[in-house]
Amino acid sequence: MKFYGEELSSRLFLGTAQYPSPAILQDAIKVSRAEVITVSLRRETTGGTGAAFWDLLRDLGCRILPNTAGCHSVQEAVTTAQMAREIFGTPWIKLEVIGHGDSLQPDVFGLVEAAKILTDDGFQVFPYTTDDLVVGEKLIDAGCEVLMPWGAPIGSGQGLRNPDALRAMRAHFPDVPLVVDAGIGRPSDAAEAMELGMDAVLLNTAVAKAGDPVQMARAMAGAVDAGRDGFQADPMERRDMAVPSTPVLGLAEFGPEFGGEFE
Ligand SMILES: CC(=O)[C@@H](O)[C@H](O)COP(=O)(O)O
Repeated sequence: MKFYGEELSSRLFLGTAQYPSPAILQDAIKVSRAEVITVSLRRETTGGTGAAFWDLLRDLGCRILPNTAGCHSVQEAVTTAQMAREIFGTPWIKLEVIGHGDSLQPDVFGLVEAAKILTDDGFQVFPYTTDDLVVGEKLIDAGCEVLMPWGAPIGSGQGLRNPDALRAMRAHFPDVPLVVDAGIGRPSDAAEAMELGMDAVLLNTAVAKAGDPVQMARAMAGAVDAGRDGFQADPMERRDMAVPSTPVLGLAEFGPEFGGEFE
């Protein structure tokens, strides 16, 4: 699967925040087989423990996808993206422009505006957006080659709140890489996203806040693989009625001595 021309074999993108310890973060990323990890510039500092954190991430050998988490305006997001490019030396940016404090819902107007500024400036933008077709179109018009619709509010672990909308996005953007970002709580949520035909899943809290983050990272990796396999295997249609799965041919027939009607 290619994202901005970059071939990836893992379809699980992992966040790096809120882990109980740096060692657990490292182990979780290793067992997840994630090739892309996202890092918040706003939440870490570049001096003191921040520098050690960057070193730890670099040692993992993953591709870094810096993000603008915590940015509530276009200017804040653009400035943060520019700083991230300098620090990490990558044109990739996961663009978040938050519009609503409680739900952390994206400000889709600011998002499109910031995406246009950044793509014009040479960035390769991964926009965290709602599952809205029209907004998706505007983001593509702004130069985005990937869309990241939300599954549910960030950190909520609610799973996919609107699978129909994601299905519609898949149908409407058959050739655009779609990554479900945020709200995944359980491996079954990740599998469901992949079964809908999403190209990848980005998650953080579900692993970082699990009782055993390393085991959960492994479970998420397996779920993403299983969901992808399931999608590609072309699942059967759901049916309203039961249909016997055992053939009638070859059933035992009983004569009258056993109460049957055959001799
Ligand atoms: C780390 C990051 O980028 C998150 O903001 C992302 O959106 C994942 O959300 P969850 O923590 O809900 O998985």
